[in-house]
Amino acid sequence: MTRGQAQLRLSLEAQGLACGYGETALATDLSFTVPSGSGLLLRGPNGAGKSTLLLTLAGLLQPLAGQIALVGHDPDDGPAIHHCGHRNAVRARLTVRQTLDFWADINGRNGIDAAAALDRVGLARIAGLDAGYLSAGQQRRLVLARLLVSRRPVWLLDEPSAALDADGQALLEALLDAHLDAGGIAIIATHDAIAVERLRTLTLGVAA
Ligand SMILES: Nc1ncnc2c1ncn2[C@@H]1O[C@H](COP(=O)(O)OP(=O)(O)OP(=O)(O)O)[C@@H](O)[C@H]1O
Repeated sequence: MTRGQAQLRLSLEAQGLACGYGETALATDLSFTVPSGSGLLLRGPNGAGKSTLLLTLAGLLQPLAGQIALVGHDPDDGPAIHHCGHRNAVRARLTVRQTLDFWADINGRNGIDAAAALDRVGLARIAGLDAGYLSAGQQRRLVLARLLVSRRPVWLLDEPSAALDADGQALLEALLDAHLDAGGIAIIATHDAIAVERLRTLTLGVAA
């Protein structure tokens, strides 16, 4: 990016959005505006469409109706969105460090360096371990490190706190706070409490 996130003035906007699969709409008539420095917690029962909405916002699924816009984003600044699904995208035979380098090579290295990111998420000591040996919570921490090595203003996170211990939960909240402070946007599908101010709640209904 050519501009620091502190100067970002973005707005993620959905208008009349419907998302789902084929003929099946899961969430309909969604309209919201999420400006820089704020976010949404997506809530609702299993199957309500939270992950589907994240995939749609990420551009990985076509909306069934409506529009999505990231207002204020200059395409010359590079990709704007990190989408972290509920799976960890960890290859068993790559080490922790190699996994992070793999993601940094794909997504760009405009954030903090990989060693610092592993230190920040508490994985520096096991950087040389095959990622397949990580515990569930450690894998989640490795996903958080991805967010740090490649700076992008919009974080779409699916169950980021799943399997995190209390320290990991506090780490996630601190990273989110810093991201919002820097003008970022976060949209988070979760069943957990996430103690970060500036996150509004959007509750999706039960799937038909
Ligand atoms: N590719 C697909 N084709 C058809 N239906 C799908 C597809 N992927 C997911 N679904 C269905 O869409 C519905 C919503 O799934 P989604 O994962 O978005 O829910 P969710 O709100 O994130 O649930 P959870 O709280 O369990 O994570 C589910 O009933 C699921 O089976």
